[in-house]
Amino acid sequence: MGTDEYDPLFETKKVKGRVMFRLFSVSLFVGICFIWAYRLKHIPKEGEDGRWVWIGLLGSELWFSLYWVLTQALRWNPVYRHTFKDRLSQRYEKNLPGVDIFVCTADPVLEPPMMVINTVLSVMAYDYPTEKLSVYLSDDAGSDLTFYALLEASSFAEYWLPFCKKFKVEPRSPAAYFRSMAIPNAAANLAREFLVIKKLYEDMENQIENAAKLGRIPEEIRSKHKGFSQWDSYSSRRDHDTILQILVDRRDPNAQDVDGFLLPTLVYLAREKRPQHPHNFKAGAMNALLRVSSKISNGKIILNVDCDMYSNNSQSLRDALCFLMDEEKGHEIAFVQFAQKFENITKNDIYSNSLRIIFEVEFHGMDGYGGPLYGGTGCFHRRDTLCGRKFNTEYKNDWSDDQNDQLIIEASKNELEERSKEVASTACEENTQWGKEMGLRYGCPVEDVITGCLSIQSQGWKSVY
Ligand SMILES: O=c1ccn([C@@H]2O[C@H](COP(=O)(O)OP(=O)(O)O[C@H]3O[C@H](CO)[C@@H](O)[C@H](O)[C@H]3O)[C@@H](O)[C@H]2O)c(=O)[nH]1
Ligand SMILES: [Mn+2]
Repeated sequence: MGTDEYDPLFETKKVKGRVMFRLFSVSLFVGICFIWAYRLKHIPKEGEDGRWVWIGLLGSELWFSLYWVLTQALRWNPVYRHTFKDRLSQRYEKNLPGVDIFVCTADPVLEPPMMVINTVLSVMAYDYPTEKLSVYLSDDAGSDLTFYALLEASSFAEYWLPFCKKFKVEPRSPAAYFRSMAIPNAAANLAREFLVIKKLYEDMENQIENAAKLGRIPEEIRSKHKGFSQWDSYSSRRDHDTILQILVDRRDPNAQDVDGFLLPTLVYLAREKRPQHPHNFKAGAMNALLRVSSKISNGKIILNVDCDMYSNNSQSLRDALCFLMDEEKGHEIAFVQFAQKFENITKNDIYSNSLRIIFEVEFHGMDGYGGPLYGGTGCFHRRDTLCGRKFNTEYKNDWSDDQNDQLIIEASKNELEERSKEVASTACEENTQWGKEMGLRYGCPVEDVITGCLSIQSQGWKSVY
């Protein structure tokens, strides 16, 4: 304060060697032009052999060249970003915004509950004030097994979060961490606690897998938690009332980990489904989560993660905030997309299942021109833009509480659950702009691309990679 010097929260660097690449690219283009000229000049006359083969080759070369020219645009101006998380802490540590994290799942067989809760645990353990963090699991299968797994995860989190903090564990998905570590031989206390926490994890895993094998939740477990009573009236995964349970309420002083620190809010949601009502797949689930979370935590920032991906970096939330909270440029940025990394890829990855070119080259290229696409997972949005806020040069970052936050503070947990159930119903979207002007767009299998490109970026918002 008191100085005009502005220390940005992030910097943008142009990739080195761009000039060399452009020269190379132009030289290739000249070569391509020669090929076209040759083809055009030597087209066999009418009646000569091979005339149509020649024309066919010309057509395909023109087509490939067009494709090549388009891909060059994505390589022309790549940029890299660097964040200053220490500055973020210095300026905002006491006033960091609330963050709501949405994990979506849709099938307890194809997406096993153990995988799902590992994703949930990885985001619950972000290096972020837990009183500002809320995690929501949307279960489109409405499976009591997934609910049970989440319930177990909420108990395991009481041990896992302090362990992560104490030993700066990375990655914070327990399964990925245990896979990547043999017994640590560094510090004796780490090795001891590692074994304890690993044992707890394996016990939890056994219990969940046993229930999965059995195909139902044992009665002694069901009777212990009132949440299971919501399945008594359950009819089928495509036809049921909203099932919603706040498993951890961060406003509750008893919601503590074993070291006495608050746990983040944790919510299970299976939105209402009716056969006669289109559920709009993941976009529908995300929109229900947007409404439900506005009644429970109303975080200004939203992270969306697919249940088959975990967060492999506990600092990424702070990285994202460096972009969104930057005083000079932050207000133009609608979302921050992170790269996806894949495990279990074959050795040579001959079909490029790891999407290397997209994430290592092209997204950096798009970032030089106003930002990458919304990739559907690993993306931090402003709640405002996801809910359809139009871009406006006057827009200013405002992280202070609003009227809605006051309503949340004053309500009991039951009241929050009741209010949330209302907005997770199928009826509440009828004759509204949800799926059209608000929330994720409906009617397209790649809801992420159309939401990011056609509705957010086309209005003038930028994004960052
Ligand atoms: O009715 C549904 C169907 C799917 N999902 C969830 O949506 C996510 C993505 O579905 P998936 O089948 O894994 O699709 P992918 O092709 O792997 O996903 C990529 O492509 C999708 C469509 O563009 C994006 O939504 C994803 O984020 C992106 O990772 C998963 O977590 C699912 O559980 C639901 O919640 N409800
Ligand atoms: Mn997937």
